[in-house]
Amino acid sequence: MFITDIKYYRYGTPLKKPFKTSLRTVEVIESIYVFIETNVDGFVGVGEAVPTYVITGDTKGGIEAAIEEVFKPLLINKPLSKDLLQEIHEIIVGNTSAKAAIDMALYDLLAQDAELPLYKYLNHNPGNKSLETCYTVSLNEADEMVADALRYVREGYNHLKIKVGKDNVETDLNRLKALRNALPTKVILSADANQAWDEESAHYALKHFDEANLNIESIEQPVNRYEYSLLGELARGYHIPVMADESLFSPYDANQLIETGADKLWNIKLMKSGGIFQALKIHAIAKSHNVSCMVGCMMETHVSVTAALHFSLAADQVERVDFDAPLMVLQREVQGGIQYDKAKVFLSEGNGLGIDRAYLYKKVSS
Ligand SMILES: C[C@H](N)C(=O)N[C@@H](CCC(=O)O)C(=O)O
Ligand SMILES: [Mg+2]
Repeated sequence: MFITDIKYYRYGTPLKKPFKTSLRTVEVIESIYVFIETNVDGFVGVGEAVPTYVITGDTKGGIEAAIEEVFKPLLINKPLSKDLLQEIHEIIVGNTSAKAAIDMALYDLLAQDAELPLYKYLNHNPGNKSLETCYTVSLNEADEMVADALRYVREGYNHLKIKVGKDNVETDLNRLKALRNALPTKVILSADANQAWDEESAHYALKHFDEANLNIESIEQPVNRYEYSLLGELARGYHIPVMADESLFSPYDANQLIETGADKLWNIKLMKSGGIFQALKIHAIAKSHNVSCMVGCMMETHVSVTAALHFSLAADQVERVDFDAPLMVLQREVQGGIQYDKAKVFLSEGNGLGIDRAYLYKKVSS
């Protein structure tokens, strides 16, 4: 089987309510859906990239340029093979979102060709893992965050990830206290600062989160991405477990985190790693150092989050997922792939990603 073309289009999916972090506000998920076509009738691989430029540096134009200028010349007329998964990383640095879309479309084709769902193609003995997603509470005034959190709990989510880091730490502390007081004790609360704090604020936050007995299960990425040793110091210095997110793009980053002691919890995302092939390498490092992994997402829709779920089911160090972005859309456009039963996530039947490719594809082929 040969690759004959790569096509793509932009698609905006509006959200039910704006998603707000310390870094940005999102009202519409801006996807680029990617299709790798082959010479075999009906054999198309699908992928998705999103332009989270404040985290990955990737823009819509940049993603499209990487496809046009680098991945098309590399892939068109080549036979489908696993070797291509490595080649897409060697040919260009960065551009992890475009790489992720190409990587998942290649995996979609490889697994379809093997007549297996992708997670079984990745791991022939995947076990029987049952995963629940957390749901993120956007960064707003305390009363709005409490109202949102109560609604998510009523809807069946047992773990809420609270965005923090926009104002001073005292304001975050008050928001977390209001949430803890309003919610049933069984609800797990974690926090995500998205790199907001400097060294002093991070120490202050972790000390006071510890002392306030808020039972915060973990704090994600308190400081800047490149502050590896500070992240390790925070991870070793407080009771509240620290999770690395923006500091973890690559296997190189994973080794840095091991060296500095930020080695308890990692958030792996395909848009950061550049897809499943590199995520598996990060996972292998996590496994050899017994790091517990979450797989998360950017503001992505069901295509790329389906790929992330296949990876999560195949990778035994993955114990939790943050796959809430597709739940936030006003209307689901993508059929097949990831399914939700309240917080529970599972896959539809089907080989490869299991996405209804025909529905998405008709927009590009018409
Ligand atoms: C959507 C998910 N719950 C989440 O919070 N993801 C990121 C930020 C996503 C984005 O800005 O697109 C995270 O920091 O974990
Ligand atoms: Mg995060």
